[in-house]
Order: sequence, then structure tokens, then C-alpha cells
Amino acid sequence: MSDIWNRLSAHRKAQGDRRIDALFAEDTDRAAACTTRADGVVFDWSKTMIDKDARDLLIQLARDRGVEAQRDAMFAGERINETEGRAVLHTALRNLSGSVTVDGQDVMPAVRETHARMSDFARQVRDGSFMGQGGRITDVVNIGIGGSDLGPYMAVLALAPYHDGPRTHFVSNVDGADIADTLKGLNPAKTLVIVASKTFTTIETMTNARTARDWMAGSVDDPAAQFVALSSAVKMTADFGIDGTRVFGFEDWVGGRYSVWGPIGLSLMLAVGPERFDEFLAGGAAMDAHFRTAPLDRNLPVLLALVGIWHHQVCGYPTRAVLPYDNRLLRLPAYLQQLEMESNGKRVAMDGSDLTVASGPVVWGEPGTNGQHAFYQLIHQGTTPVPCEFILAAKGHEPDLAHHHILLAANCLAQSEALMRGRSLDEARALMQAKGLQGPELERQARHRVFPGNRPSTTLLIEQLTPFVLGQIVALYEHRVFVEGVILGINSFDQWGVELGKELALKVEPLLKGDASGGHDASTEALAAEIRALRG
Ligand SMILES: O=P(O)(O)OC[C@H]1O[C@](O)(CO)[C@@H](O)[C@@H]1O
Repeated sequence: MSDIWNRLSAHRKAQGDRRIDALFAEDTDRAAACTTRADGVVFDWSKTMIDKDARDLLIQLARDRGVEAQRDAMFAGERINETEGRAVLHTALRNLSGSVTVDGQDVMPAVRETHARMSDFARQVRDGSFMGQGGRITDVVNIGIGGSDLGPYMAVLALAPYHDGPRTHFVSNVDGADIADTLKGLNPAKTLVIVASKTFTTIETMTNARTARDWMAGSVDDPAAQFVALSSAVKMTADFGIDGTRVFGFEDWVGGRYSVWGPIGLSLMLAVGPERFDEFLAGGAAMDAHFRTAPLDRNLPVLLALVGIWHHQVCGYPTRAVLPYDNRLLRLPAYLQQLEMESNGKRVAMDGSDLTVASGPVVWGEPGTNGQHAFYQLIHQGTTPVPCEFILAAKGHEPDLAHHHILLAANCLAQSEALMRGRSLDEARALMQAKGLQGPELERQARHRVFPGNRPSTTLLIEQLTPFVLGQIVALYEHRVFVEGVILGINSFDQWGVELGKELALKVEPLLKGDASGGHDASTEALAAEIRALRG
């Protein structure tokens, strides 16, 4: 562990049982001093135990770990994904007027050409000049998993007020229930199926794609004519029978969980239209520009990452809750789970040595106010603090329901205030006294009503959830994950940890079919035998 990590942990220890609210008492300017802004996005991290010394140490950590140099290397198209020998250039997909070279070759003409083809295709589907074999396309089914599902699904839900294209559905799970429930009620002759898979080999996606093709073949003469492929493996899309005019390719320097900005975002483009999609890209590009130019101590992704590092690696809190007070960000926590846990859930550093600090935290969450009636009990009174990251828009999209929005916002602010302040035993006693209790019963009841408080939270405030702002938010989290990865010294862009389970699933399949036996542990063999018996 380097000196700076030791100093951070010594500083944390020295804070002892000091409280967050004491930091406000000491510094009346704290709320403003601990608020970082980027093009209308406001990030308040004042309700944490990051005091001035901790902040300086964290900024020093980012500087020492080479965040600025690594950031510049990423944007310059260097092969920073060393275990896969790839550049990391999802940022190129949202900066269409830019120029980036990989191995001396300008990659932007191809990016622009694919974007233009996608936009043309989306316009044709939306205005009816591209039709299904039974008429105008009414429904789009995106078949993909992981990054080929979570990004577009999250964004389509988030931008519901802008959705004026065909209905959009998402199928990801290999569980037949997913595709069966989705296709039920759809007219195959008016449905467009998108097979979204970077590799075009992912077993869940290819199984679902074949099922969709069979479903369509029952109703139309040429099912492949209503299929679209989004992939880096263009040859495999041809083998599946999809005509090259409906194949939108992308390069291997776009990681799956970073791919919503390009062809994998086609379902979003069909839903909201190419112009709104471009606003989403512009929001991402604006956050890129901020990330590239703002000094570290005023850099939003850097500050967000450092707050994460403080809570997980320094304070040792095992999880992080993302709590959007915006029902349309329903899938954001799931999207961030992949983005953060697939990127930074690694136990070795880039050079193969063991990490000497903890890897990324468990990320989870649910929109407020629903979560308040489910798991906030633990957040307020459980024994392990959970740093909470609130996300709130100042305005909703329903002017007639503004009173709902005020209530929503009031709940969000109240939760962060309650987490910080808590309720002391004396306050709880007073409450019980007011109810007429006394003696040992008063004491017992009061103890249940104590909130320890001093629980950290941050608030990300936006004006309204528009396509541009959604782009800013997604790019913000991408860069946060990148900065955390650089500080931890890991490669945030590979995902070897998903391979073993995939390989073994292929070996377990024949066991379940009764075509093979042996080669597995006794528990797996016994469970497979039980399943075979139950299936009859
Ligand atoms: O787009 P593909 O190649 O089907 O991959 C889907 C997902 O599978 C993974 O490779 C591993 O689960 C993810 O990184 C990726 O987003």
C-alpha cells in the first residue's frame, strides 16, 4: 500500500467518532465548497465525512495514480485495455465531429457512416417507408443481454416522454419465459427484431434470436427481412441470414457495457428518433469535454470517483446504493451494476499482481420513494452504513402533476437529511414521553426509535431528465468507473470473471439432457439427477 493510501486511512482513523453535521458547524461554507458542477449537473457531496484534509489527500491520490495521463491516453485511442490489446473509444461514438486515430488510422469516417445509416434506417421505420410484411412496424424487439440490453433498455425507459416511435420491447434472459411473455400479443408481420450482440455468439441472445426467427417464420415468408443485427462480428450476422443493409457494425474498441452510444442504441433511436438520440450523444460529449478539461478538484467524474473510493476503500463500507428519485430511472441501478461491477470487480492489478486495496463495491438500488418502504429501514438503523447516492431532477415532465414532483423531491432531501442527522436517545425519549410512556417501558421503546445518523450520502441534481441530461449522466458514471479503475490500478475494460460460468454451463447442459455423466462435483451431479427426475 502506498504512502497516500496509508495517510488516507490514518486520517479516517483520526476522525474517530466526529460527525458529518459537525463539519457543517465548523465550516459555514461547506455546502457550497462541496458542490461540484458540470454544464447544469450539480453534485453535492457535502453530507460525507470528507473534510478538507481528506479531500486534498484524495485529489493527491488521483494525481499520483496518473488519472490525467490515463484519461488522455484513453481519449487518444491508445490500447489501454491491455489484457485484450484494445483501445477504449466509446467516447468516439458521441463526438461525431472529432477525429481519433487507432494505429495511425482515423476511425471517425466509419463511425460517422454507420451513424448516418442507422439514422436513415430509423427514419424509414418511423415514417413507414420501411415496412414489415404485414404493414407498418408497430413493435421492435431488442434481443441482447448485458451491455447489449441494459443500456438501451435503461435509456428507453428513462426517455419515455420522448418516445414517439414504435413500441419497444427487450428480451435478454435465456429463460423461455422472457421471450414467450414478450412475443405474446405481438403481430410477427409488423414486428422488427433486433439481434444485439457484439460477439454474435452469446448463447442467451443466439437462442432467443433463433426462437424469434421461428416465431416469425410461422407468419411471414421471409423472416430474415424483419431482422436487424448490431454486432462487431459482421460475418456471423450474414451466416444468420441478415442482409448487410440491416447490419450495423462497430469496432472491438467499444466495450459491451459502454456500447449504448452506437449501433447497440438503435432501439433507443427507433423509440425517440435520430434527433433526440443525437441530443443524448451531445450530452455524453459535453461530459467528456468537462472530464478532459476541468481541473481535478472541480472535475465531476473525478469527485464522484473519489467519494466512492473514500467510502469503499478508505471507510470500508461494502456496498453503495444508487437511489434515483425518478421512476423512469428504474433500470439505472441495474445498468450501473454491470457498468461498475463488471468493470471494477477485479482482484488483480493490470500487471497481474494482487490488488492491495479492495476492488469495486457492490452496487445496488431502486427508485425512491419505493425503496423507502422496502430497504431504507436497514439504511437508517442497520449496523453497516450504506453510502447513498441520490439522483433528483428539479422538474418532472408532468406539469399537471407538479405537486407529485414536489413531494418526490421533498422525500429525497428529507432522506439525506435524516441519514445525516439521525435521532438521539434523548429526542426519542422525549417522543415517548409525549406519548405518555414512562419508566423502563419508555426506555425500551425509545431505544428502538433511535437513528444513529452520521450516514453519508450524495445528491446528483439535474434540471430535468432530457435526452441531453441522460447522456451527461451516463457518461459521468462511465468516467467515474474509469477513474476508480485507474486509482485501483486495474483494467476496467475486460471481464474475464464471466467466462468460467459460461464454459461450465456448456458442460452441464449434456448432463441435464442425460447425454453425459461424470466430470462434475457431487453436488452438481446430484442436483442434475434431481432435475432429470423431476422433469420425468
Ligand atoms: O454483446 P454480447 O457479445 O452478446 O455480450 C453481452 C454481454 O456479455 C458479456 O460479455 C459478459 O457477460 C458482457 O460484457 C456483454 O455486455
